[in-house]
Amino acid sequence: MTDAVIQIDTVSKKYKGADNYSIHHLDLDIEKGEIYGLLGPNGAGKTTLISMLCGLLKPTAGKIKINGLSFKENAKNIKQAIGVVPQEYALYPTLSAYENLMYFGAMYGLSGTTLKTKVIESLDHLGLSKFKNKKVSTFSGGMKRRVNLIAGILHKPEILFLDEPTVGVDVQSKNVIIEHLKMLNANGTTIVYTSHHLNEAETFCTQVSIIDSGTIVASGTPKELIDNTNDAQNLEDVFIQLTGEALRDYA
Ligand SMILES: Nc1ncnc2c1ncn2[C@@H]1O[C@H](COP(=O)(O)OP(=O)(O)OP(=O)(O)O)[C@@H](O)[C@H]1O
Repeated sequence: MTDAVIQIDTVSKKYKGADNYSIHHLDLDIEKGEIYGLLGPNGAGKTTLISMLCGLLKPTAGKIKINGLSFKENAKNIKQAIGVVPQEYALYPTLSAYENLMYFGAMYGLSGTTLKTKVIESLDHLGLSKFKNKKVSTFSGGMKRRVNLIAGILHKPEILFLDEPTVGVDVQSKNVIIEHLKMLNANGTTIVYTSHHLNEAETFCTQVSIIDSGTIVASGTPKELIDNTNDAQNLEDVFIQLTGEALRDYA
């Protein structure tokens, strides 16, 4: 009996008109309570995979189950159980941080005092109270990333998917985001995230998979991967040995 809250069974994705598969025959189970890192070079398929896990993209073949349910039959139940923090900002630039979050909270079915309290508390936890009535268009990248994160977690999801939540932010914002995610995880949220920050993933993740050309090339705890790779001192050494030095430009 598996304790997996996410089951990925021989999943493939080929975009319309594309010559190659972006994800190919990928199998993976993610257990409840993990902080799971999906790591890989540019174009490896991380965004494609995480987009399928949160129901934004349909697999070309294979099955995905979240809490034992499939999107085809139980999209509504799954959507209530998951939170999604996309790479692109989902925010309305001309609305304030507070207005944006009231809107996103309402979309998740929250309302009244519960919603207001949650929004105000979250802005406070992520260091944004002072700016709550300012338009998001005036925010720095790090501030936008923090609002983007709050938008995905207001409804207290059991499982949280984040696509590069710390990309393009300074170390201060990064620390606030990572500490907040650790707190959510300590309170029971399973986290799945993609990142290019291997140092960050090494200390943050309980499990990682390294993905290249649409398939998993290694999985385990960061320590297992480092211990099992010759001469590797850290996850970056493992990553380079498994994925090589070649540039991964694509268009
Ligand atoms: N909408 C699309 N249509 C066609 N091909 C796509 C589309 N989106 C992504 N791809 C292709 O799928 C492959 C995987 O892309 P994906 O964005 O999932 O990789 P990634 O690992 O997230 O990369 P990055 O680290 O650069 O964000 C790439 O070859 C990319 O060109």
